[in-house]
Amino acid sequence: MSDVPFQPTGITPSAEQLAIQLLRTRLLLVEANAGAAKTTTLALRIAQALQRGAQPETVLALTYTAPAVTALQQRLASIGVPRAVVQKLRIQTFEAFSLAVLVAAEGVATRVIASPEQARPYVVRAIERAQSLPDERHPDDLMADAQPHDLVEGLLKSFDVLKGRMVVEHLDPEERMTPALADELGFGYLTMRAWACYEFARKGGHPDRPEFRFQGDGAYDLARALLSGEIDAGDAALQQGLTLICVDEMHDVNRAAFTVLKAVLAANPRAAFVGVGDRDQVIHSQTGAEAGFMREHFRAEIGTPEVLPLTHSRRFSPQLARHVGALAGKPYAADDALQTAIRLEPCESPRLAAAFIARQAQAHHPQKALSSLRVLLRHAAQSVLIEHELLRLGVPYDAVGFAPYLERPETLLVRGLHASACQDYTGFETPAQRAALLDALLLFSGARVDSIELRHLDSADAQRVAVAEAAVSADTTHAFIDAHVLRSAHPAARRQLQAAMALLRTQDAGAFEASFLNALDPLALAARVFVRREDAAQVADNIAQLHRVAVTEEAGVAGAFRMFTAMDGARRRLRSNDRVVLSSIEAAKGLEFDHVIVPHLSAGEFGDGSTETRNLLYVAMTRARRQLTLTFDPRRPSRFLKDAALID
Ligand SMILES: Nc1ncnc2c1ncn2[C@@H]1O[C@H](COP(=O)(O)OP(=O)(O)OP(=O)(O)O)[C@@H](O)[C@H]1O
Repeated sequence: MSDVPFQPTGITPSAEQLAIQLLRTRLLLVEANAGAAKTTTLALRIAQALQRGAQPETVLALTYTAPAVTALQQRLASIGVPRAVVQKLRIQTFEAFSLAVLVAAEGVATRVIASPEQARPYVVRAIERAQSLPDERHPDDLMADAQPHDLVEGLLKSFDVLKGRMVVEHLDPEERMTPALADELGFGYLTMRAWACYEFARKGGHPDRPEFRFQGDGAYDLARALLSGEIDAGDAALQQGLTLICVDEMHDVNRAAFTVLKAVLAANPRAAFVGVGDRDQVIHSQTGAEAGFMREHFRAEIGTPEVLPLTHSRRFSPQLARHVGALAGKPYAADDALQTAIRLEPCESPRLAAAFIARQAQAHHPQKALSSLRVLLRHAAQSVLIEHELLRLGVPYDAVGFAPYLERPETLLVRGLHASACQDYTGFETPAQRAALLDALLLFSGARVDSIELRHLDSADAQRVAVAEAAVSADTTHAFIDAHVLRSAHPAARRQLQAAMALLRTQDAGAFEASFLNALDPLALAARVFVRREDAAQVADNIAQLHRVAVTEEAGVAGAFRMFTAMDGARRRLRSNDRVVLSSIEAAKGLEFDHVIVPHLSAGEFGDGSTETRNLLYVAMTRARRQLTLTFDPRRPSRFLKDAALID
């Protein structure tokens, strides 16, 4: 049968790409470097299937992250697959796919919770339950130095690994958990017992479907149901009559996702499979991701695939390929015709780096080329000074992967404390602005809305109604803060908030500079709210940056807060289609930009030197097409710069 190759728009496939595009074999794996055209070639393979007559609904493409879904959709459109057809293709994360299969099998959608803060009460209860079970054989091994509240973060991390690697599912069901077995598995006994209690509670004693699902539970629950035979390859929920199954970013696959993939392949024996990935882009190892699912596990559990290469980066120059190759310790070739300028900019302080980045952005402004520039940040707090400089220069921008600093709850908290202390709500003119301010104050104060009239609502809805009522005017907002937020705050939080307000009321610039952070104690405040220490540290860091910006304002405390209001107004007015984007590295996976700036490659600022951090930098550097700019403090450069042979 003749097989006319699909002709993409914009590119001419290389011989390697064409071989992958046209191959009809059942199992195909492509492991290649970042930028070597994996996603594009997957898109070509899908387009070829469509040209051969496959219905779009019979093509399933799975990824691990939402940005990878978007990247594949965009690539399909850019090679000429009509947008309406792209919409019909099933391109989903493993999690979304699994949840859809579970809904079909269970007949009803289970509540999905998204934040560790929502999961916390269940984890605390699980710890308390584990520690008080009457027939416990090893009670001494369940003692912990810390309070349950302080154990939640560590336990949720362990639960992620237990789910992603499916640790307990691979144990003999008859085997009792003991401290020795927990130790052998690499977890504490309390972790394993709390996990059992947490899972028992999550399932709500209900045999068919759990009470809630947290992130990762979709793939985990489906994988478990598949292992236990509750759902099998013959199940209608999996029998989708698929003709082509693809996995992009396959390096992020963990045991749970792999189990789902195996079942989908078994349920669709006539479908072809293509998986693409790059072992150096594993940035989700905390959920059990490992490159082995593209190699030995695949061979052992699915079959021997054909393996085809994509050898050259099609995104950036051979010179950049050499540097990222040195960083990752692997050979890296690139198309000779490509040119990518690499600039290393010494900046002795974050403020200088921020000013440099803003000037770089400003230079793109006249050509309406702001959107070709992306600033990739390791932490959201790094954006504060950069945003500030962009606003000063009137450069429109957006944030992806985190909120712009003026919208973060901790910024609203500080501005709200000032507004309330001075009874001046300038900058909070609309009910929506006042509601956001009240939400931030409620969050950090730990105060709950507890009104008899709202008892019939759940706590989130009750808060929404109460806040909307209070935000009607500045007067009612002020009264609500006084009578409600401060009065019913957590006692320690109340002391901190009142101390900060007393200081702000004096308008004394010296005292504000010297004592505001001590009075507010942002880390303690945030640690009460957020489960992850890293999130709490980010909040504290954001507030410290905000404070730093405020104290350098020459017009005193009132002037600094007027400036924040002016900046907020300026940001709202600076709406433009052409804007520079500040983004987390995670949110840039699979995407590419003409000019990429990665700031703060200084020791202690970019990361801890772990493989995961190195992979993050690898992902960030390999997003660049024509220019990569890295800033660093020349007195303490990150060791990664040396590893990448960018400095001696
Ligand atoms: N045949 C081709 N000719 C020219 N450019 C191409 C060709 N194939 C792909 N490209 C370009 O190469 C770049 C990288 O492609 P792609 O994003 O598919 O790589 P990738 O391997 O998926 O990258 P990553 O692992 O970083 O997500 C894109 O700009 C794409 O348009």
